[in-house]
Amino acid sequence: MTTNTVVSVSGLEKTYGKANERQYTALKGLNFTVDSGEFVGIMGASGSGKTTLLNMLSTLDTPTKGDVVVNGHDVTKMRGNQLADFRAQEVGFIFQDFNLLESLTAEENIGLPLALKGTPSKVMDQAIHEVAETLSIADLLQKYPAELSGGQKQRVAAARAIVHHPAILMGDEPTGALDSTSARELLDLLTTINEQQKMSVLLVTHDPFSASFCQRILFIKDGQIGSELRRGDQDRSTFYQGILNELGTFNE
Ligand SMILES: Nc1ncnc2c1ncn2[C@@H]1O[C@H](COP(=O)(O)OP(=O)(O)OP(=O)(O)O)[C@@H](O)[C@H]1O
Repeated sequence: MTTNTVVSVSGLEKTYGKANERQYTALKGLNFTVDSGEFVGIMGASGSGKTTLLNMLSTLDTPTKGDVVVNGHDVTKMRGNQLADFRAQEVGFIFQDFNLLESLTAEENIGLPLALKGTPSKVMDQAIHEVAETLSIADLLQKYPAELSGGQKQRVAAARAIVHHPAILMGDEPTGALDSTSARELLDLLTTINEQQKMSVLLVTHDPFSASFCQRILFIKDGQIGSELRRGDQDRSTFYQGILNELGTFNE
């Protein structure tokens, strides 16, 4: 793995079910890398293994076989506290359903990853306010999730995901519950964060519009990387058409 690689996946397999039960192999030997600072999308038909892959990358589940190296850490070899530390420090997540704690304000939600690390409150305040500016939510910090729109909630969740400067931001259909305007705003913000902070982003999505914001897209088919598209110097709408054409070759 070179110093420019933030994620390296090799020979990744995942079989669900115990040996004496009915088994299903969702991932059949995946290989790919993500460069530091890249914005990569993972696409595939429903049931192709996108969430399974993200669960392996984020250590929420363990692979049956293969290696996953994130920012120099072989996550398949980590256990207990090491895993908890890895998740808390190296990865930021955004999910379709926001996963904000309802009893905490936006500010308290955003501060969670720093509080877990025991960050001094002054440093924490500054980091929260900086990220809140980036995500245009500075005026929402004292509100509770129930007082926020879906788009605002997702921007708070994105702030929480990056406040501790993780090595990579991972999203599982983060625009799935948003209206089209909020989805676009979030994707523009993710692009800004990727470009300005050189934050590596891995976005799992079945939505070609979301995927068109990525620099490179990996398509999972039959449990493997079936194909790959690079945006290069295409404008976003040309890339979007390319994605639609590629998806058209899949039997969904
Ligand atoms: N815990 C589990 N036990 C058994 N099979 C599972 C389990 N989780 C997922 N699968 C199977 O593995 C395959 C991949 O599922 P996964 O959720 O990763 O797909 P996906 O690409 O994220 O789908 P979608 O786009 O519909 O969310 C599916 O066939 C699914 O039924």
